[in-house]
Amino acid sequence: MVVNTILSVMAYDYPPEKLSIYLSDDGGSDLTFYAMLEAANFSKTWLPFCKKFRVEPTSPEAYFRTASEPLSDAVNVKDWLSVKKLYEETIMRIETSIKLNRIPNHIRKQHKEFREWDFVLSKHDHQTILQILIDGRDSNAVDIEGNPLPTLVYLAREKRPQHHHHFKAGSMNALIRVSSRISNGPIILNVDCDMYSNNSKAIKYSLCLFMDEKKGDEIAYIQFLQSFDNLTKNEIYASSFRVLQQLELHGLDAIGGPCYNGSGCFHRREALCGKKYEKNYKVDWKKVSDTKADESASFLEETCKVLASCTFEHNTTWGKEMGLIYGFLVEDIITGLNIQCKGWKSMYLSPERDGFLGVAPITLLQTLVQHKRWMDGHLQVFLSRYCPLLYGYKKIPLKLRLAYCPYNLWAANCLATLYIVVVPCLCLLKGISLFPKV
Ligand SMILES: O=c1ccn([C@@H]2O[C@H](COP(=O)(O)OP(=O)(O)O[C@H]3O[C@H](CO)[C@@H](O)[C@H](O)[C@H]3O)[C@@H](O)[C@H]2O)c(=O)[nH]1
Ligand SMILES: [Mn+2]
Repeated sequence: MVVNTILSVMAYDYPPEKLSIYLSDDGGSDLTFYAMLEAANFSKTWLPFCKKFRVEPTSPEAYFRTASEPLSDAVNVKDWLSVKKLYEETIMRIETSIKLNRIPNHIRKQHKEFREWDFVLSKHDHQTILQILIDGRDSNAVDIEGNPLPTLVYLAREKRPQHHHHFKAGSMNALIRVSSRISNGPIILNVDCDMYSNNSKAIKYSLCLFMDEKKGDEIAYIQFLQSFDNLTKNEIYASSFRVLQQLELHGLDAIGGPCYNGSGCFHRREALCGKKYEKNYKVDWKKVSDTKADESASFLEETCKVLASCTFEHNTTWGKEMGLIYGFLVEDIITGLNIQCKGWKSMYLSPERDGFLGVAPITLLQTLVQHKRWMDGHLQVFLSRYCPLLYGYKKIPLKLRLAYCPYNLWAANCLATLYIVVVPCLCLLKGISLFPKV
């Protein structure tokens, strides 16, 4: 799955030398690292292929699942089939090593990076592992047609049992710091590992808004609609949140901006790192675009490790004022709210072709677990000092503060539901009329 997430974002319709892709492996597994090596290798064929055949979606799994071979000329068909075969072989090798729970010996010998795992005690107890798999600045890092490749970085942040890791928020914050040293792109796209890019124009669409001469500088993040590609026909658990996605978020967009939903979201690095919006703030895009480090990849690997260590955040405002906020089950919602309260606007984007597709819960158990987590998280926000009604006072419009509340009070809705389920039934049994007589 993660291989497809990575390949789909590597193949964006955007100059590859300006893209850097970072994978956070919170499982700290050498198998994931091996899968990344395979992905890096396959990308050399996949990227030119995407360009040539105008592939959409750029996740190979999703593409080959739905597309049929081109009928045009024989050379194209041969080309197409050989890439498909190469993809299948790549996946087969990864799946075999997952099944055997072992990296093939010759690969292990070929890549000294695997020695890092000799020091890994368990997935909850290991040092930082940071590897630059493709260094986009290196003139040898090219695809089979000689075009540059995007930078690709693998990170497993340090984990120790005595230090809290703060789940996804902690892993994102480590990525933000490491990427600030290596590529320092002014815009950060965050995609969950169970999603892939479904629209190769998404970067261009969002840059268009960020660079808007009148309103662009106010925008902190651009949230894309989240869609799912595993929905069942009748969708009995309403996993796609159609009303929220197609109606309510557009409404929020009109009154200050949608909440941050955790995935498929483009952030302005400065805003995500805690900067307050100042009136007349202007970005000089020419200046920010070229800030890559000029040290060697191995030097960067060594010096950036400390940024992903357990103790780096001690006595800093990471998780409080900087980066994603800790301590909440819905770190995304609270982070988005906090950014809006610092004066920034956000935007919601739902292009005709969905920007991202992911995996939604489809069984009753999965749905219950996820809904409970979200409800818990939202209620936790409402009862905390971040309650939008109070925290947003004088910071965001009243309309927006009120609009957050129905989500925050999702759990409390159970009382109304219980009432509707119980009271009318009792009334009917007792012969009491449900409506006043006219
Ligand atoms: O300790 C952790 C736990 C999760 N993740 C990553 O977080 C992402 C989301 O996790 P997932 O298990 O897919 O959670 P969902 O319930 O599907 O997540 C939804 O709800 C979360 C909380 O609101 C948001 O952060 C997500 O973006 C949103 O998709 C995945 O990429 C994980 O790899 C970590 O990196 N470290
Ligand atoms: Mn998910």
